[in-house]
Parts: sequence; structure tokens; C-alpha cells
Amino acid sequence: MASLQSFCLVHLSHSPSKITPRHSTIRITLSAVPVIDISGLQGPSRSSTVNDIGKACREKGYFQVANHNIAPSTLHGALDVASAFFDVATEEKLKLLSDDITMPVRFNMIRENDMGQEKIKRLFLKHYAHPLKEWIHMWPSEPKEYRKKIGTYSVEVRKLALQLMEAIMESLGLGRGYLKNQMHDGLQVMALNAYPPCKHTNPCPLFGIAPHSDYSLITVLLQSSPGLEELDPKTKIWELLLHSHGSLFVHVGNYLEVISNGLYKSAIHKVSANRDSSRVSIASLHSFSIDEQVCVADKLVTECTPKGYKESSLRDFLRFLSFNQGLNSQGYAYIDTLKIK
Ligand SMILES: O=C(O)CCC(=O)C(=O)O
Ligand SMILES: [Fe+2]
Repeated sequence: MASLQSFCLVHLSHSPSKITPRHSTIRITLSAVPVIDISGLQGPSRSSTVNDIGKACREKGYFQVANHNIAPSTLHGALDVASAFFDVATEEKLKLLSDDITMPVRFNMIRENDMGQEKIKRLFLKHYAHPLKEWIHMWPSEPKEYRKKIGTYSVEVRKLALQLMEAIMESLGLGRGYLKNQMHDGLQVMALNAYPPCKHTNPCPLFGIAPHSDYSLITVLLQSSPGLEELDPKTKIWELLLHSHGSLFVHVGNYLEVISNGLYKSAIHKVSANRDSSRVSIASLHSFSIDEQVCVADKLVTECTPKGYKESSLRDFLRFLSFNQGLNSQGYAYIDTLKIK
């Protein structure tokens, strides 16, 4: 694991700080985000559940998961301890402060100039989570329950991600075992975010995260309150993902877009801070290992659908990120640089 460790943590997700034309905001709607009852994956209705997952990935790039079997106490425990982490004394958090994207555990704060005053718009903590025993001892020791609660949640959410990836591969007609070993040996990064309240407007677009897609195969997201918005690829309308008790959201990430030859598009999402209260979220990003090349599935390349993406690994992405601030000099996000024109 030494080589991994030396590379370590980049949040496999954030990038664009600038809004490109395809991100143009029209308005926010609360329209229905697909909800998939994944209990259907066990038993006779598997194929219709797989179809539903495929449809959501194709038409939206995001969906909500119901009946995921992760206990409410595990979800609440993770969100509570995440909030508690952001509440611990600043000196304690600053022990983990780093701008170095290769650190296995790092805390940081993103600031924004707000009418001449510097304000914190987001705090985050990112760390590797799989295999747990290799990383957990580096995680914050305060609050005391942090390792136990985030550890329990990481293991559970990874099980869910593996289950979803099998179904997704099946939905692409590649078979549920396709790239299973790569997924089992893959990386999991937990990204915990806290957004202080924003006193201007509700929602407050200045404070949060700018539109971006995730550098993962899939991301599973847990939020303490609403704030996450997804761009509907067809209508170009932002959809606010309403928070319902225990709900988890799934995003198609850049590497799944590549494997699927663009059949499934990366979810473009953003966050606006709330006016009155802080918001906390936990994104679990699932990828292959750092040097694993991800390429378009041969079966999805046909005369009518030629290969649309170059192959690349997470290490290639890290290289891109070390030279570019999310977008390159032509304003392209990493996924755009992989497209074969
Ligand atoms: O806070 C959220 O809901 C989203 C966070 C996010 O997009 C990310 O960590 O990549
Ligand atoms: Fe994200």
C-alpha cells in the first residue's frame, strides 16, 4: 500500500470553480428524482430493478436509493459525528490542515470574499476508507466516536456501492461480474463537507460548491438537510434533491461515463448553502485503484457508437489536477479532455 499512500488523497471529485455553458442555470425545480427500491435486487424482480437503475443512469445520471438496508442509527451516527468533527476546536482540526492533495487525510477550508470580507463557505475533511484497517488509525481522534461511527458507515456504504456497481454493469449488458475484481480492489474516499449558513438569500448560490462532476465510478451521498442540486441533462433545469429520512443519493461519476461509452453521463451537481443552519454531507466516492486504466467497454463500441473516450487512470487525473485547478487552460473539465472528438 506504500505507493498508494504516497499518492493518497485527492478528493476524487471537486473541480470546476467556473460555470461552463452546459451548466447554465435556468431555475430550480423540486421535480421527481428517480427513487430506486434496491431491495428488488434480491429475488425475482432483479431484472426490472436493474432496468430502473439503467434508466436513471441514462436519463439523469443520478438517483435516490430506498430500502438500502443501512440502519438509520448508522446514518445518523455518521452525520452526527461528522457535525461534531466540524465543531471541535479549530486547533484540533488544524492539525490535519493541508493543501496537499496527496495527503491520506486532510482538512481544509474554502474561503470566499463576501462584500469585502473573507468568509468560510465550506469546510471539508477527506480521507481514504478502504481497506479500513490501513487508514482508520490516521483519521481524526476527536471526537472520540469518529473512527467507530464513520468506520461503520464506510463499510456499509461500500457494500451498497458494490451491489449497485454489479447492477449497473448488468444494466449496460456487460454482466454483473464485469470489472468486479477491479471494483473490489478499488478505492473509497470519504469526503465530509460542512457549509456554514449564508445570511444573504435562500438558497445562497455564492456559498456551497460550484457545479462539478465527480472523479469516481459512482458516489453515494448522505446529507443532513437539503442543498444538493442536480442538473437534469435533458431539460437543463436544476433539481433540488429533497432530503427524506435516511435517503441516499447516487451519482454517476466520470469513470462510469467512460466505461459506458457515454451512455451514462456524469451527474453535474452543486450545493447552495442554507440561510439559517449549517449543512453537513458525506460523499463516499468509489473508484478503481490508482493505476488501473479505465476504458470504454469493448461491447459498447459499435459502428454506430464508436469509442468516445480515451482510457485513463486515477493517477492521470491526479496529474491533471496538479497542473490545473479543476479546469484546464481551455476551460475543460477532466472528463472533457478524455473525449475523442
Ligand atoms: O454536499 C453535498 O451534498 C455534495 C458534495 C459533493 O458534491 C462532493 O463532495 O463531491
Ligand atoms: Fe460532488
